[in-house]
Amino acid sequence: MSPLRELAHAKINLYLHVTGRRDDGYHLLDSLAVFAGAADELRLEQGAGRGGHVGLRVEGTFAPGLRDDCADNLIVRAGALLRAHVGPDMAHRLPNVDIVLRKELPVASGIGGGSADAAAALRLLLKAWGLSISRADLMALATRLGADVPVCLDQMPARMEGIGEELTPAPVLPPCGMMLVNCGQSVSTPQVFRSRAPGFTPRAGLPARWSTLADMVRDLSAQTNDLQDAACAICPEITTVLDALHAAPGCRLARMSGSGATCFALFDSPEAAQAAAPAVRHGNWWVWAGDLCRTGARLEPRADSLPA
Ligand SMILES: C[C@@](CO)(OP(=O)(O)O)[C@H](O)COP(=O)(O)OP(=O)(O)OC[C@H]1O[C@@H](n2ccc(N)nc2=O)[C@H](O)[C@@H]1O
Ligand SMILES: Nc1ncnc2c1ncn2[C@@H]1O[C@H](COP(=O)(O)OP(=O)(O)O)[C@@H](O)[C@H]1O
Repeated sequence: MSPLRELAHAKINLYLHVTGRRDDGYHLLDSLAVFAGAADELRLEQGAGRGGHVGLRVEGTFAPGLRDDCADNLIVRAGALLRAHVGPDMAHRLPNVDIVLRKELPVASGIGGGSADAAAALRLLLKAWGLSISRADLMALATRLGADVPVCLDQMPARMEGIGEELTPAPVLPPCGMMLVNCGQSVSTPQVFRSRAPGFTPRAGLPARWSTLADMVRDLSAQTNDLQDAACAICPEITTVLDALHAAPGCRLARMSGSGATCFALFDSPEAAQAAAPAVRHGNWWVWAGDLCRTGARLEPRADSLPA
């Protein structure tokens, strides 16, 4: 990827256990996050003047769900947070930039598209502005943007604990394919957490590696997404999506990701997932099939800058 482009991959929660609740209302999680090939793209263009301001233009399939230059957009918020972090003296020397977001992931859909965009914006701006900040500071900035943003910084399979910010490496994953299906209805994350059934699920036991998809599916089948029933009650079409995925030829496991509504299914290979996709397509459903993202996006120590 060019230094002025970043892909923001969809985050998939292969299981999600709610293990507790903090006093501030946030839930403690144990979740295995992986990244699918499906992605938004952020492209950076040089703006006019200095001050480190980040403009935003949104294009792509799901652009109608978002507004240009919106202060609430997680990309614009990531820029503002980074500007505040470096302080006014440094910020006023930074070139203004425009980010063009090609939005190809459905919005508010349990695959962390907004979080992935925020993490991609942090990576892009650090490179473009030639800034280097410590890993600990970067993680802290990411956590302020959202519980899902830290895991999206590296886009590597990871076990998420705490509220999502405590990351440890995932088991080594076997070759497999994935399908993602979203029925077109956004589901509110806070509403799903609020309406889930009371009680907690213990932390899962995970091996260091899964050599085959059958091994991984056996273990994942013993785990759950504790938000799935609540999301299905709010948006019953999720159940229809899950039924369609279970019935798809070659599907080995189907489950909802995050707080929904997007569901995923695992297949023997990316080709098997792509071959099954036509059987699942229905009305205006968003259907994606392919491989996991296996490259990650960890920041290199060297920083590429925008031309002065
Ligand atoms: C549920 C998960 C699982 O990966 O995924 P998504 O459905 O968002 O993709 C995440 O924890 C979502 O992370 P993110 O979307 O960044 O959440 P935040 O903006 O920090 O929080 C939104 C709201 O969700 C609830 N929340 C979020 C995370 C958490 N560990 N406990 C919570 O209770 C809180 O009500 C919070 O106000
Ligand atoms: N760049 C962005 N892309 C998507 N959603 C965004 C973005 N910036 C802010 N948001 C807001 O963040 C919320 C969560 O979006 P998203 O990360 O797509 O969903 P989820 O957390 O369910 O996976 C949405 O309500 C959306 O309005």
